[in-house]
Amino acid sequence: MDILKVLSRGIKPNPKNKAQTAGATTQLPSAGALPRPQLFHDPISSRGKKRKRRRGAQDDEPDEDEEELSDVDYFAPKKPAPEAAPTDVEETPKKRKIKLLDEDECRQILRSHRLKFMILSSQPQAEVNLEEEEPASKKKSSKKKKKEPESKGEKDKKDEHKKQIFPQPLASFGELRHTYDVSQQLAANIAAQGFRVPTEVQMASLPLLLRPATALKKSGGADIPNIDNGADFLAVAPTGSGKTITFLIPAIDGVLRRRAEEGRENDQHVLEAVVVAPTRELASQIVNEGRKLAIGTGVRVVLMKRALRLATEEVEDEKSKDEEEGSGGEQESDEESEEESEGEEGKTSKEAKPLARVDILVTTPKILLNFLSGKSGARRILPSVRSLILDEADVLLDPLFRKQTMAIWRACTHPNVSLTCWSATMASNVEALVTKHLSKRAKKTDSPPRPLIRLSLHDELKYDIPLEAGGSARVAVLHSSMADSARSKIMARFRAGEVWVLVTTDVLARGVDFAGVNGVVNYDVPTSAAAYVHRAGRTGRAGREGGVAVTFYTKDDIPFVKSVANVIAASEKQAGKAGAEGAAVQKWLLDALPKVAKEDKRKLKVRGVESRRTGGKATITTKSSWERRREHNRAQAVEASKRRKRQRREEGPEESAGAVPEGEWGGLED
Ligand SMILES: Nc1ncnc2c1ncn2[C@@H]1O[C@H](COP(=O)(O)OP(=O)(O)OP(=O)(O)O)[C@@H](O)[C@H]1O
Repeated sequence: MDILKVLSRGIKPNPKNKAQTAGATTQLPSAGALPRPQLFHDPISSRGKKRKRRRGAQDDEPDEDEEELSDVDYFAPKKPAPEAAPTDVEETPKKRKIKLLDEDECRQILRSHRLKFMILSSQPQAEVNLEEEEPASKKKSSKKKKKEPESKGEKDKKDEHKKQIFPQPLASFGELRHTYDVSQQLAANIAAQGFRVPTEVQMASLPLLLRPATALKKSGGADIPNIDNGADFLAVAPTGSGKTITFLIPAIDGVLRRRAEEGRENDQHVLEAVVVAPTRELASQIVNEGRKLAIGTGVRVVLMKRALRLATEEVEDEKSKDEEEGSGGEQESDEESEEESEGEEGKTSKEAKPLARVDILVTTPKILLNFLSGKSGARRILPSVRSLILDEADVLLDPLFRKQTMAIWRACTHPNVSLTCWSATMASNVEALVTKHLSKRAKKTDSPPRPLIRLSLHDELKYDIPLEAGGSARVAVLHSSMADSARSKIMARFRAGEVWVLVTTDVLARGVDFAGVNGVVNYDVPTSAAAYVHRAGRTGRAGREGGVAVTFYTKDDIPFVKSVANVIAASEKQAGKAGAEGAAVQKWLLDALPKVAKEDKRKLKVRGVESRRTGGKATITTKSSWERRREHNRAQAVEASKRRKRQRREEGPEESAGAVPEGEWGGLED
């Protein structure tokens, strides 16, 4: 990593040497915003004449010679997001609906952006065990039956149940208002974010999630059963491609639409959407994004806290499928939860508190599950929730979190609750698990199953500070055993550019969006290609070029470097740099790196690189070597005094006369 690049990230432009710093900031990958944050613009196939897209030519539609957007100065004092005053929002008249593209044009545009939609009909029952596998640490020693790799024929047979569809792509955010009936205020809030062009995941998902019948009208939507009732959705799109607002916009729109249909007032709040994220940092970030989009709409986006009281119903807990709800996942630090149990106005959790005014709840699995577990023998359900959104869904449905996530899903008992799953990496077993659980639900509620649609982008993208500059204050550490208040402070300082180097763990590997990150250093080899993609995806956000990802490895790690090298090679191939001069991964390197056995891959995922462990503990720690040596000496001294006591007991009183008197410390061994 070019340390100068990281250092200059935090240097405020100094008028005296403006030219120099200006040069430095413009070279930084995080400097400036891309006029077009889309990853792919493949030439449109010659098939059929591509009609000039005059759809909704909006003021925010960038014309080809879009002037370069001004460089974003991440350290300028934050201007509050402009409040769109209701008056000027009302003034903009609703524009006429545009003519929808026909199926062939949709196909060409989606293909040129490498977007693929599949309807995953009810596939043959997937092998995934719903009552999920025990986390690896609890797995019984039962021999896993070896699963033969699928033959081509079997895979094709399974795929024949899937059908490709070509919904209307969103050409500009302006279309949301006049084609997909998004509220004026919401449309104004999106415009106020300064987003000009939808990213691929937004272009593909928003029409389908907002008005599926309209989105599919021109491409055989009519023959998709129950599509008017919406669709369940799996979206696989690159890190930093704008998935957060892609699921928030339909959630907010859904609340506003149902409120209008039911004639409810703005101050009548009903919990209608739940967003689940694997870490508190990511959940807090999603709340911030949601509140910016909900300004002036009356929709309340709230972060789950222990003191929050939600409108629920209590039911008999037939079999607490999630008895060990604490079996894994993000651990709330105790002192923090004590603090939170004070809740608002310092009331103790015992006193009845008013119901929280929430329309969209954002939570980590464990804290919501603790709330739902209710009194013994009963559990709480959330019958009003219409939309369950899983961000970083592959982590939430990983055996470690799966029990908790499935319990939350079961608590959303509305017969029409929709499920949307979002991640940059989605293994096929997640797809199978979701498919199976959806068909199980459909049977249970004997409501006609809704279509499950998977969107994949490009076939799943198989990713010493000088004192005058602030010194070590520019470096900070963040990991999950810290108190939440400390973690929040570090996050705020990193976002504000006070901290330049953040030493952290996989707790920040996914989802968290830091616009100004120029580099990611993997101190240890990531435990899977997906882990590498997410970690490296903390830089290069919204399509920005130039971020750098560096992975350190020792000779013990060599067997595990191949998965990282494959991801780098794939991304270089996509960028057209494969094998070129200066490409990071040359073919000879890929060929020379040893393949990893499946069993080793599994072990790596669960325990990291074995050789780094001594005595079952990872040797990567945030303690300094001085502290470690001091602890080691103290442990040795305690050991020595225990040994002397044991000797004295064995020798009896006269023989041990020369020993150090009881209780006196005999000094360090070495
Ligand atoms: N249409 C857009 N144009 C420009 N920037 C955008 C657009 N949509 C989102 N962004 C910005 O892109 C950045 C990344 O967005 P976001 O965090 O939602 O990505 P993500 O896909 O969720 O990433 P990850 O997979 O790491 O969770 C954010 O700073 C967001 O403000």
